[in-house]
Amino acid sequence: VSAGEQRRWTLNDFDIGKPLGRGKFGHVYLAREKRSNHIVALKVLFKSQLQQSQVEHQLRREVEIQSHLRHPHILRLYGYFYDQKRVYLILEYAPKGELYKELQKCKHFSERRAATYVASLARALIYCHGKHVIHRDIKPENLLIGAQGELKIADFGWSVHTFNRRRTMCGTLDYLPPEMVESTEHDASVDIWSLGILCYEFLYGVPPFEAKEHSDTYRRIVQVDLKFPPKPIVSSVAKDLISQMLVKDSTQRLPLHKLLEHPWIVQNAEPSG
Ligand SMILES: O=C(O)Cn1ncc2ncnc(NCCc3cnc(NC(=O)Nc4cccc(Cl)c4)s3)c21
Repeated sequence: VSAGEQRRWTLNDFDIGKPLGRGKFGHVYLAREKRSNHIVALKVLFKSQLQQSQVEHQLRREVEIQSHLRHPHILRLYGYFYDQKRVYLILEYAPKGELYKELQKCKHFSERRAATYVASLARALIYCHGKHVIHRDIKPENLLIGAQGELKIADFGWSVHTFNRRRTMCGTLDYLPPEMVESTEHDASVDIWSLGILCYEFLYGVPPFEAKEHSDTYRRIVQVDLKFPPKPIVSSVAKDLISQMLVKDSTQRLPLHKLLEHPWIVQNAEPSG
């Protein structure tokens, strides 16, 4: 399924296997491209639902953006095709599935595992930002695990090439930085904020500004009401990194290349990342 084959795919090119998961817009199946025997994940989206939610432009932007991204920690989108009723995304298969299920299972990750994940995500985001792509939706649900246990950022459905795009609020608010909650201008530093939220959730098992009501979560985000619970025990160097990322003023957040030199990352992340 090499990128070179910008050919017209059809469903007949694939043997469809077991369902891998179901999302809001459709299901994901294991599939094998018949000619190459290449294993892929096939996401099936219903045109009716895409139209209903007015996200067709987002999907087109995702396909366009993803066609230029090649990175070991970014899930490949090889191509797409459609029929009367559905759009199909041909995706790299991540054999170890969804990270959030892993996080639910082990409650929270060790500092070494969390730092390894954060370092690989930082490298993937440095790559994206270098191409003027901001992901804008970094959260456990959009992270998959490859065959060697490595992290893959998936679902660029919310990513953009340029900055200050409007977006409707959907899904969890926990990961939105203040400037997006207050819907002012925003730039690549939104991904630094979300990576800080993610780092906190890897270590504590819950995002830092979680609250029962949306209004409370909003308030805690814009006030950066950051608290570190006594349990589980987390090193102060880890808390230092999180505190340097969850900064209201987006220009003052720790730049991603500085994150890779932070003592917590240097002391805990696996070199391979
Ligand atoms: O995650 C699972 O449920 C199960 N799973 N398990 C293993 C595995 N291996 C690969 N992929 C999986 N899932 C698909 C991940 C995606 C990647 N890219 C996407 N893009 C997208 O959905 N775009 C999109 C949709 C609807 C509207 C718009 Cl605007 C944009 S989804 C896998």
